[in-house]
Amino acid sequence: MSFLAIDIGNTRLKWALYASPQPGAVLLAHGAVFLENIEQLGEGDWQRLPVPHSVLGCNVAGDAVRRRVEEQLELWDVTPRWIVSSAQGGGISNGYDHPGRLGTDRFVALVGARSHSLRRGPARACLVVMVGTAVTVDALEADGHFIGGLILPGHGIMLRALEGGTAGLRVPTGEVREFPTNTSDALTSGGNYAITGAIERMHRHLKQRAGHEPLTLMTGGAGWKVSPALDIEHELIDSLIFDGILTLQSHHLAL
Ligand SMILES: Nc1ncnc2c1ncn2[C@@H]1O[C@H](COP(=O)(O)OP(=O)(O)O)[C@@H](O)[C@H]1O
Ligand SMILES: CC(C)(COP(=O)(O)O)[C@@H](O)C(=O)NCCC(=O)O
Ligand SMILES: [K+]
Repeated sequence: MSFLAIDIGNTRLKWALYASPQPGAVLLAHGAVFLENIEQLGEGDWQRLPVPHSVLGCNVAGDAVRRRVEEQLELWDVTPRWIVSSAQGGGISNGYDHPGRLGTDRFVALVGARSHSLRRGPARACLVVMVGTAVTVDALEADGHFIGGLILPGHGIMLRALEGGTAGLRVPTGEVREFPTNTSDALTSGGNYAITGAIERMHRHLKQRAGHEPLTLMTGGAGWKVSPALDIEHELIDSLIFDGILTLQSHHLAL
């Protein structure tokens, strides 16, 4: 009963086909396309796949993009379900003022983080970091209650904003340095420390609140860029969103 999980962000659509819809299922195939290339999926990557029995997706790129993806899914006679953030779900409770307004990728990442935390032993607070088009840093208490999080610009948006707003900052990417001595290094280091600084700050908030060291899990296409300069102990889990989607699908089927 193969299962297709779809994660649509504001830069890329990521997909993964599993042998069955539950955590730990065998991964059969996976891929990613930039949003502008969604129309290639039907004749491209997805053409060669075995027909999925069910499809569950999370989408933060708006309804028009969702409709474009649904057109590509017409390749198979399967109706996709789309995750909506809710007050409870997947083992977490959602403390957002309006739970439905929490980005579904954030909601799903929290579900994935919870399942990773519970598999490791006694429940721990989790810091859930997603480094994509935007960066989110979300705090989950040991009992699975989401108490809030940060949204900040991703690296690309920060650099484009600086390029667009100034005369002299259109330069190649540099290195992260402690004391940058050229424009490229100053921009790359500034962007990196804005992101790692926000993560380290939220880590401090959550550690004080929880009274123990949180489990810090990071995911997202730009996670590999941020990880080396992040001073706190953390784990990069590329599949975190898919782990959340698998958990939600298995809970749905258990209803
Ligand atoms: N090979 C890559 N392709 C696309 N984006 C990449 C790649 N490597 C790193 N990135 C960075 O990751 C971001 C896209 O990550 P992703 O998690 O797909 O974002 P989103 O979920 O917002 O679509 C881009 O903004 C870019 O900075
Ligand atoms: C913050 C986000 C844009 C992150 O999206 P991404 O960077 O993954 O494309 C997304 O989670 C979103 O649209 N959130 C809705 C607003 C909120 O979470 O408060
Ligand atoms: K994302």
